[in-house]
Amino acid sequence: MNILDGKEVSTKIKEDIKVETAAFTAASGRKPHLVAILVGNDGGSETYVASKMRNCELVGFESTNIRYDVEVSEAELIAKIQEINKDPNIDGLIVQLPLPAHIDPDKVTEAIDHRKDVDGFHPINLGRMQRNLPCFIPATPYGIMLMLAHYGIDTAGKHAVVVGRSNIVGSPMSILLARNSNPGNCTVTLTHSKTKDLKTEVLRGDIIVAAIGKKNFVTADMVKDGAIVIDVGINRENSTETKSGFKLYGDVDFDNVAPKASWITPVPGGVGLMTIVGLLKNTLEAAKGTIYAKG
Ligand SMILES: Nc1nc2c(c(=O)[nH]1)N[C@@H](CN(C=O)c1ccc(C(=O)N[C@@H](CCC(=O)O)C(=O)O)cc1)CN2
Repeated sequence: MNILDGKEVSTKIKEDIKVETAAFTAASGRKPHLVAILVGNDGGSETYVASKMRNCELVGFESTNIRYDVEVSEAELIAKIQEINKDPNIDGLIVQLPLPAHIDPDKVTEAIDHRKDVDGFHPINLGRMQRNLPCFIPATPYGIMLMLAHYGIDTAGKHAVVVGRSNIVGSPMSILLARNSNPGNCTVTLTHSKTKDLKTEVLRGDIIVAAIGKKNFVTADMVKDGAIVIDVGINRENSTETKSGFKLYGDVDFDNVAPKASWITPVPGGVGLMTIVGLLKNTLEAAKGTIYAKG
């Protein structure tokens, strides 16, 4: 069994981003600028946004975190997004998910100018991704593809089984793995809560992407020998064992699945760290105007 090490790969790619950013800043006289909007005080979201801000600084970006109380109205949030859309000094804009129940995430996503949508969630970016056109790719699937490329994993012709059909991971992941690209060229099965006999489907996977949001959901009896296992889960549970007061679990029962896998991502230290890399790469592209021309 080999580990797909998110720490090692993300560190290496961030070094490359840092060098590219320095060249961009020297040539343009400005830093790429990311704005992250955070609504409420969900513990996980606070951690992820703080990490995004920290990593922006690390690679030489400017970053701004705009915070709203959990009670903020959808209209106020969208008005802020429209203001940022018009600001030429801001290259990328993300709204951290999940949002409180009274705010429609689809309306918020569609309010973001697709040219600043460095999360890659806007329907224009998703549609362009499906057609293999230049676009911002959702950060987590982008990070996973970068990780597969880093380790030179040959995915062509393999059967990939994606567990979970979310807009931000499962659905885009299934498109990227099926695309005529490298990594890609997989035969893909996209499974979800209504899939019949899920275990039989997952057992067919040469590649398994678990993005269902349930602790230890994928067990050893669902995984064939030699499978490549990508765990997108970040399930937090309170714990007295750790200094932080919580413990993270993936969607895969790592201890029992790892001995059967050829490659596997750990949690923490796997896909989560690559999500940040996907976001940084999109933000740099937004600043350079290589996907959508500036102006
Ligand atoms: N607007 C967005 N919201 C959300 C996204 C997203 O891509 N855009 N994805 C997830 C959360 N997420 C990014 O925002 C994210 C998750 C995990 C990590 C990460 O670094 N995980 C570390 C552990 C960190 C910890 O201690 O908790 C790891 O796995 O090693 C980064 C980003 C939902 N919302």
